[in-house]
Amino acid sequence: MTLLSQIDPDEVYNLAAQSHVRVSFDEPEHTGDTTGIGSIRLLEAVRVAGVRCRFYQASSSEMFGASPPPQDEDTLFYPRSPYGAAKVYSYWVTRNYREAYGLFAVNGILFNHESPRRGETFVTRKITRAVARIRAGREKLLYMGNLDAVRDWGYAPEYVEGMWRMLQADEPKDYVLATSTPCTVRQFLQTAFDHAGLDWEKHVRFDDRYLRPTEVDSLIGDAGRAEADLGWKATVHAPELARIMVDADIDALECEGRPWIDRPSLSAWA
Ligand SMILES: C[C@H]1O[C@H](OP(=O)(O)OP(=O)(O)OC[C@H]2O[C@@H](n3cnc4c(=O)[nH]c(N)nc43)[C@H](O)[C@@H]2O)[C@@H](O)[C@@H](O)C1=O
Repeated sequence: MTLLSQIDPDEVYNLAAQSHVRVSFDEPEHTGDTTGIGSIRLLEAVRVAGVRCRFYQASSSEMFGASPPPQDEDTLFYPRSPYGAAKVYSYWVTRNYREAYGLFAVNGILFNHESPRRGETFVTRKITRAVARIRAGREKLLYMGNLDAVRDWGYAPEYVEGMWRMLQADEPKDYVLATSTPCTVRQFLQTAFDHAGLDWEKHVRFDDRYLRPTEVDSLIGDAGRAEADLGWKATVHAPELARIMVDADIDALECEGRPWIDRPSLSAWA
């Protein structure tokens, strides 16, 4: 609260969380504390400090869980993990602070968004990092869980711009951001290995440690409201994303030991 008063921000983006779904089954209480209660701590600090800022809550497609696709802002929440359940709590307290206190508080319900900066234990980065290492002869095998899961993977820089647009709108509203393009984990694997000239079936093995007690089978978003109200539309889809991430991991490996950071670029920014 002291920090909020001193900084007096115009915009607050709550991206803080324990964000790994598999880990949330091993650390459910910690996940509830950070991913759920953490949001009301921040909302309450904004309210009590009397800061006149706009508030963004990082809501997640994991809230839809077992609800069949396509999912949009009106789809029923049916979370399938402690992480998803904690995000549902944060979604509702954000709406509650908007309705109860007139705070400009919005939920961005973001489907999976990835980039070369993605943590190494999330599936896209785990795959593209392994592709670079296998290509360089550093590793031979990659151990994976459920290859049948369907996700709607987009490019994180575009999604961050969408988050910002939500806070520039005239009215506070909740928005889905997604590409609407389905892709299985298997298809992502194949695209990534193909891009490096490798045969994925020679290198991928199954390991049940990567299965989840309950899986989210299929997430495919409909971002029609964001397009209509905010003029936001994803331009990078899963195959291009896989290639961007493989190229970046190859570059990063070649620069190993020296500082390296990817340079996001989008045609819309040119
Ligand atoms: C929108 C949402 O997006 C993310 O959640 P996630 O979709 O669970 O992301 P993930 O990359 O961990 O898994 C994607 C799929 O891939 C399957 N899968 C197979 N084999 C492995 C595997 O070996 N590792 C992992 N991690 N997943 C595997 C796994 O079972 C799942 O079906 C977070 O940012 C979350 O914070 C968020 O909000």
